[in-house]
Amino acid sequence: MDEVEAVLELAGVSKTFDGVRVLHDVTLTVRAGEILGLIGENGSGKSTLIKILSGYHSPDPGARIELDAASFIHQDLALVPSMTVLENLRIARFDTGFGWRIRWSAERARVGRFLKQVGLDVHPDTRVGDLSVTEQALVAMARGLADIEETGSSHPLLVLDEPTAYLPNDGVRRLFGVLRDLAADGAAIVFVSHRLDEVRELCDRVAVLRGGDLVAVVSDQSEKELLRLMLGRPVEELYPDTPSPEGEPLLSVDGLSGGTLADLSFTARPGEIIGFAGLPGSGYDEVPYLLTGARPAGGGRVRFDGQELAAATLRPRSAIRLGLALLPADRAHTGCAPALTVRENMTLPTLPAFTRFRAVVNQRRERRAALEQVERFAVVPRRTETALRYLSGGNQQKVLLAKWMLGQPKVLALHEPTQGVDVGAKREIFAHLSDAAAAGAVVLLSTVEHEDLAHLCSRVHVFHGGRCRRVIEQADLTPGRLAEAVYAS
Ligand SMILES: Nc1ncnc2c1ncn2[C@@H]1O[C@H](COP(=O)(O)OP(=O)(O)OP(=O)(O)O)[C@@H](O)[C@H]1O
Repeated sequence: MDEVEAVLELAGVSKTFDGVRVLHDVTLTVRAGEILGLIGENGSGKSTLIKILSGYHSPDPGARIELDAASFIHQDLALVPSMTVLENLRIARFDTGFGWRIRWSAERARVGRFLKQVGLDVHPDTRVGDLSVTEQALVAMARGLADIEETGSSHPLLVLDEPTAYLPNDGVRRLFGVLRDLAADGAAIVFVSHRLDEVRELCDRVAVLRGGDLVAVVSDQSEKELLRLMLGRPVEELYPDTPSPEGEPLLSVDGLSGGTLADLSFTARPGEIIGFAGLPGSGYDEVPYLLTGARPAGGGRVRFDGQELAAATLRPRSAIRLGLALLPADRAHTGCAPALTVRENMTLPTLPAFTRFRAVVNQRRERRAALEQVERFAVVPRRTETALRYLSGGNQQKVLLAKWMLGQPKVLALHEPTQGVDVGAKREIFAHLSDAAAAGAVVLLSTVEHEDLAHLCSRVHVFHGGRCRRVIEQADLTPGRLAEAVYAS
């Protein structure tokens, strides 16, 4: 292995933010042709390390970083949906000929070459927004290759930060195929993911970060062993016991429509955790938003806690007042206020509970409540006055869930609540959902994580083409059956 060229060499890489060291003396080599997995709990320093590689952060003095050319593909892909594939790939560097005219035919041929390399058979003039999520991920890969070609490097580094988060199974397979081909051609690949099964399947070696230390670089380890290395302790059971729902329905939904969803009816009793599954765009992912007024419903009625109303009249503010809380998937844009502190984010919907004389916020009480939630949800760092944007993705998610729990919602509607969340935090989030259900709330869970649905839900509604086509009851719920129902045409 030693004779293979090192594409990335790190030695003594540390990073300190405001006196807190979040990376300690990381030393690591990645070679041409190698796919290296990078794993670690939320807040362990993965993003910070990658941001140092991309030049976004400078490391603490004394670090050595040797890297020729690199391209970075982030989870949100950073594509412009309204622009064509060609424009996305060649943005800001069109090949110009005589008189600065863009040579469109040369551009198309060039872009076509990169698309072929990632196995994507679409016309360069197709709008990116019209492509499937898998195709968009492959366009992002093609753009990475185009960027690298500009540098002329024969052994580039490609860094992928949770690229499979939004991909269906066949998309993951296609992406992995492309990555393997690229590695065979001499690229080095760093693959950051919370999905240990995928990391094990794809990667030659796995680097494990824990609390800013690179604690191990291993190959051929079981998922359990990788988890133990990540957490620094043996793994506990991921899924809590879920309560048995009782009593009359707390929530009845009749003919709910809106967005891609048509005519959904169901009832939920207090303590019930109900799942919604399907492929992107099948309607399963509309439910949390329509029921909390975050997206306007086109029709349908909702009976909730003794009141009946037209779904179309629901607005976020009235939903919060009624006790309907939404945890959206896109937390960066819709779920939080990144510039506000952890405390401010946490008490935003419940602020009136901390005010005296309808105006003055009792700051001591507010701080105490926020701190209690930070402790309860094991948010890292255990501080309430840090701006939310400085927390790692998984810890931001814990803060947002803690925010809604503070108001003791009667219905908790969640879309991909464990997106980007590590196994330890996942366990905590599930335990909190189970506690909320045990306290009598209804939990509605829209997610692509079939394993989670199978373990947590009393029933899962499966969607195709905007409609609920099947309801699988707890006794028949397995991840395999769910996947079959979701992918069956
Ligand atoms: N700009 C910043 N200022 C202050 N602290 C920061 C900043 N960026 C990151 N941190 C802190 O550095 C630590 C490591 O965060 P990082 O985002 O690298 O973790 P991560 O492993 O990528 O987590 P996740 O899996 O949740 O994305 C965290 O405690 C985070 O709060």
